[in-house]
Amino acid sequence: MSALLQKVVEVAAAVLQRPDGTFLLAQRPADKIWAGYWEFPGGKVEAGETAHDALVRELHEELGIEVLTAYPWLTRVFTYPHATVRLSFFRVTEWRGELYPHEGQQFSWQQAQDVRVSPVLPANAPILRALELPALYAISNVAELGVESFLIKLQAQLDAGLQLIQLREKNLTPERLRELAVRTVAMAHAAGAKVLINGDLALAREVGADGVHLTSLQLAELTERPSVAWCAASCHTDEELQRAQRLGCDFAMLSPVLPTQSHPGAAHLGWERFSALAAGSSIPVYALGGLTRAEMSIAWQRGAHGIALLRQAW
Ligand SMILES: Nc1nc2c([nH]c(=O)n2[C@H]2C[C@H](O)[C@@H](COP(=O)(O)OP(=O)(O)OP(=O)(O)O)O2)c(=O)[nH]1
Repeated sequence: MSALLQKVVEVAAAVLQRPDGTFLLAQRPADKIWAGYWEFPGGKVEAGETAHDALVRELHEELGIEVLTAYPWLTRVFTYPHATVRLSFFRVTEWRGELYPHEGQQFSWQQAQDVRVSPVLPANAPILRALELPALYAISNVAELGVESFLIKLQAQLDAGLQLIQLREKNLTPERLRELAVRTVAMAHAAGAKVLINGDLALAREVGADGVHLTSLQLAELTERPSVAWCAASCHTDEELQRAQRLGCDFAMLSPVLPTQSHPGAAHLGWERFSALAAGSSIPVYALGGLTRAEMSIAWQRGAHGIALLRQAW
């Protein structure tokens, strides 16, 4: 039967995460297809179940644990020779009970940047990459803080664990922007953090940044993903979010979720709409607009990978 005619098998999978960010992979037992491959615990959604129901049941059956907190995360459709699967991934951060391999499977706790077991199921490579992304995406605010004050605050945030920064300064001359980019990248890299440059691929390459953050205009015009390690895009609509996925972006920023200080009366998505858009996304989505760090767990409940902050980041 051709892949197109195959029915889609619904699967729920759990990224069990410990507070230090490590997550559990399990090795598929000998009696299953793709035996020996490493996967996130989970399994097929049965008739009458939601993906969340299936997740709770599978983790009970396979690992003997009770799920306490599961955030909806990425959805990925993948065609194997044996089936087309729609994988609904959840991040499970709290559970009750000791993990026990009820199907005789091997377990291994892994770190996103350094996965040491193989082979991993083919559909899971982008999922492992998505796990490299932190919960907070900080957008520069030199426009309001000035260069020196921004860099002092940047250092303080890097010291406190900031890992991902977007340099977005529309009002600097090219020379001053370049100078700022060089300093920002040097400071970030010394702390093991990544910098994406808004809108300027040439500058990103020139200063050795980790990638580029596409404006929605660039997203509309580009036909190929820029060849950089990390490529993100600003999205405001379902269409833009779809486009970011088709282009091969690594993650998206979806805004404005709530009214913002800069555009108080402007239309915003609201959490309902945000979660409807984020629900089907195969790439991580950061929520932006009118948020503070205190909204992180609301954002997770709504399907965001994390939040992006501008003023509030500093
Ligand atoms: N559990 C899980 N399945 C995955 C992952 N990635 C991935 O492509 N899959 C695919 C492999 C399988 O085709 C399908 C899951 O089916 P399964 O055979 O494990 O489901 P199940 O536990 O309900 O097994 P069974 O009772 O039907 O034998 O999803 C993953 O990370 N975790």
